[in-house]
Formats: sequence, C-alpha cells, structure tokens
Amino acid sequence: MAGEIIDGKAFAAQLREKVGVLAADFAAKAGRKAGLAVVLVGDDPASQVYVGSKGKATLAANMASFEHRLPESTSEGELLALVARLNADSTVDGILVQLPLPAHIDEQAVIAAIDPNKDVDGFHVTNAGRLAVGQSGFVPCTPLGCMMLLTDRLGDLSGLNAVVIGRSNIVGKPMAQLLLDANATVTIAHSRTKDLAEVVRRADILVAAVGRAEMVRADWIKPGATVIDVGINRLAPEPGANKGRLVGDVAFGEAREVAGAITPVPGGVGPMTIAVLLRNTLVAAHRNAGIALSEDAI
Ligand SMILES: Nc1nc2c(c(=O)[nH]1)N[C@@H](CN(C=O)c1ccc(C(=O)N[C@@H](CCC(=O)O)C(=O)O)cc1)CN2
Repeated sequence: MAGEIIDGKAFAAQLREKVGVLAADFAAKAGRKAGLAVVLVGDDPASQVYVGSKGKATLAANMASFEHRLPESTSEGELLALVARLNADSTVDGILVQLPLPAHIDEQAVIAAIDPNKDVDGFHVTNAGRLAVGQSGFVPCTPLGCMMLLTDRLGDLSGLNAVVIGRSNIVGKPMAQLLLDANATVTIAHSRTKDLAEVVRRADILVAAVGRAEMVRADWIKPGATVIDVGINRLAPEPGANKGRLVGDVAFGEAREVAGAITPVPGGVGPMTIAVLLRNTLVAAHRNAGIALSEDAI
C-alpha cells in the first residue's frame, strides 16, 4: 500500500490561521501590530517570489509588513546600515534578509548584524548557540516546520532512528539538533558519507536536505519510514515548456511505495517555511512587548 502523503500546505494554512488570530489579539493588547521586515537584495527570480509571498502572508496574518527591495549593486555597508536601522526600529519585531545574497556581500557578516532578538530566521550564531544548549531563542523556520509535521504524524519520537542528509547551518544542523532534543537517535549524513544508501535504510525518520534532485531512491528507504523532503529542485523544461518541474531530493513516486508517509514537493515542507516565519514573528513581538504567549502551543 502506498504511503500517506503529508500535506504540508494544509498544515501550514492551519498554522497561519492560528497565528492570525493570535496576532489580532496581540495588536489589541499592544496597541500596534507585530511587524516583520523582509530585505531582498538583487533580482533572483525565486527570491522575488518568496519575498512577495512573505509580504502577503504577513498582511493576511494581521501583522505589519515592511518590505525593502534593494538593487543588486547595493554594497555590504549599505545593507548593514539598513539592518542597523531595522534593529533600532521599535515597530519591527522580526528581521529577515532573504538568502542567497549577491556574491559581493558576506552573508555571515549580515546575519551577525541582525539583533538576535529580532532574528526570526534563527540564523544568528546566538540563536544557533541557544538551540545547541537548549535555551529559548529562534529556531530556523524550515527545520521547525519539519519537526511540526513529524510530531503531528508520529507523536513521541523517542528512540526512533533519524537520518538527516545535509549539514547546512540553515536546515541540516538545526534539524539534527531538534530531533536530538526530541530524543531520537540522530545520524547526520552528507556527500562524504560512506554507503549512504545503507545508512538511510536504518532510518525510521528520513530528512533529505541535500539539494540534489531525486537522489534518494525507493530501495534506500526502510519500509514504513516517515520521509521529509526539504529539497526544492527545478528540472530542465520538457520540450515545448518554458519551466521545468519542481522535484525534491527524494524520488517521490517510487519512494511513496515503500514509505509509511512522505512529504510531496511542492506542497510539503516549502509552505511550512513561511508559516513558521509568521509564528516566529508573533513570538518575537510578544517577547519584545513583554506580553505573555504560550509559545509551545503554536
Ligand atoms: N532568509 C531566508 N532565506 C531563505 C530561506 C529562509 O528560510 N530564510 N529559505 C529558502 C527560500 N524560502 C523562503 O525564503 C522558501 C522556499 C520555498 C517555499 C515554498 O513554499 N515552496 C513551494 C514551491 C514554490 C514554487 O512553486 O516555486 C513548495 O515547496 O510547495 C517557501 C519559502 C531560501 N532562502
């Protein structure tokens, strides 16, 4: 029997709805809306779409959206100056600088300049450190979204074997940390892992975040495993089409025949990223305004 499809789009819609209700409540209590500033440098087409979606989702969730679209020629100094202004702006609770940045700008320097208490992306080293030692901070949106899908399906993850393919600061490492905090037994695999298929075959939970189209095949997957596919890869267009199909890091059709449950691409993890961004912004606003919020409930 084919595995269940984990509907990230529907889950994300519910989360956005919940955040919207709590954000309206925040505005009534604080006398202002929670505010998210999103900064885009350059004209990367995918980034433009994501930033547009973030702005619309922010407004729909009863929050204020501050969008800053800067030209490709923006210098690192100019971007750092904008980040400093947003840090000092009391109407801005969350700051997100869309990645990737143009090659002439040092991404790490920009992330380091964001006030950790407004770093709703959870990329600042202070927030990475807080996650590593179990303190409350901000957790990167994509791995937190994956965790929400996993706990919704599996409940308690204690003792389960989890394999994360990919070791990026944005997904792989925080994902592994969250799984470890949930008492899973965690392996981080990567491009130099020996006998990757064999390692993956031990996983009750597989998170694929490697950025290689359909790399994980059906015969890598343990029967009944829960598969979370973080990859978003665009294939070359079919003859006559102007855009290629989006696929994940897992060969979905064949993997579904073996897995117990699997996220599709699109419609799986991707939509969770923006929903969790709104959730983190709501949390930031409450913390900044000193208004209580039951953070574990959202
Ligand atoms: N500062 C950040 N930059 C980037 C992040 C991030 O979390 N913070 N993540 C990605 C891009 N991203 C959000 O910014 C993002 C990617 C994908 C989706 C999504 O919903 N994807 C859809 C498919 C969309 C399509 O058709 O192209 C899906 O998977 O269903 C949302 C957000 C890199 N940069």
